[in-house]
Amino acid sequence: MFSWVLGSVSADMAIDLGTANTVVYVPGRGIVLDEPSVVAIELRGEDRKVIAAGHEAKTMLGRTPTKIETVQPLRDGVIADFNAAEEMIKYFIRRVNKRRLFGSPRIMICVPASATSVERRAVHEAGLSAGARRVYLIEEPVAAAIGAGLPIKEPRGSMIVDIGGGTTDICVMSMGSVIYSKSIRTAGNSMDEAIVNYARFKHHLLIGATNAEAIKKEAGSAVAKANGTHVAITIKGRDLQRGFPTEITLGPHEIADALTLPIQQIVGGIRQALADVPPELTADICDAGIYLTGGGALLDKLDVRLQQETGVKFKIAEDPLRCVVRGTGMALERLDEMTELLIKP
Ligand SMILES: Nc1ncnc2c1ncn2[C@@H]1O[C@H](COP(=O)(O)OP(=O)(O)OP(=O)(O)O)[C@@H](O)[C@H]1O
Repeated sequence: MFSWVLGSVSADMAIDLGTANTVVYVPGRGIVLDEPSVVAIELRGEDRKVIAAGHEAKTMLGRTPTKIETVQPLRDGVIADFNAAEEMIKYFIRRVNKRRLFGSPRIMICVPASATSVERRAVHEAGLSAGARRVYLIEEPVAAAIGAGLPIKEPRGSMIVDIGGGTTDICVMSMGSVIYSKSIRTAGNSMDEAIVNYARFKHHLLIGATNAEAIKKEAGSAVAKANGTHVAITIKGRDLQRGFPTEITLGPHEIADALTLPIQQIVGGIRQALADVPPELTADICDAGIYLTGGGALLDKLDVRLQQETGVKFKIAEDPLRCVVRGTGMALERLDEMTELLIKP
């Protein structure tokens, strides 16, 4: 009876509310949901009804009739459409708690280091309106450092670079405190845009962002290799001069060329961080290396390129896409020890 009651009570959860993906972790159960941050809303006169979220809604992007809107509620890691974000969180909470009969969960949500107090409050409010009893906030790079297992409580500097969809968060921690934290609004989505722009200006070809993302994952690289190990890729789109569908083949170096600008911006952010922290911590970071997390860390040879540009060793954390949610979940599980690392809405 007791376990039935417990099983019926709404589960607490940690949410990585990302620009590209939302991942939910439930203490004791692990990651229970990992879906694109997209929601499809049907407009019925004054009423709005969520008809799909996550993968199902992502397949509808750009393909819906006028009465259905597909919305990506987050931009650059922060809420851009409050109502859609609230609906999406509510939908995901319901899905995770579908067999729970009562109670409302406590939730821990992470936000980019650069989020303003207004943006943090929007996330806090969205969590409460979605049905949470209590909402805690943690900075994304702090969660990433916890999730990557960095020795953040020790008296030595640890540096983490979390490259998500909308933001790259850079953070240095020592003795359980954040010494430096900054986020730049250049990350995976900027890489997709760079590929769209490259196709448009070099080849007069119009392609969509979803297509560009697939090209980046399949053939993208941060280093243009001389030995030709990268393959050419054929991409389809609309010829901007003649107006009809066509396809072109991008050579092995072209995607690396296209990605130069966003990668340089990320390099700039890392150099700035290395220049701004006290020299003792810089020495620790050089010894231990800089940890990469987030989906952007999966770009082929990004660690190599960053090492070439900064002279510091880079290490890709295990399962980089899920470090943030794992760390957010660990913070929720050890709330008493973590209160100093939480941020106010
Ligand atoms: N194999 C891959 N190569 C390159 N990029 C990848 C790969 N896999 C995923 N990505 C990119 O990672 C990004 C998503 O990463 P992640 O889920 O960590 O971000 P997010 O949490 O949604 O975003 P943010 O933290 O900015 O809110 C997307 O831009 C995606 O294209």
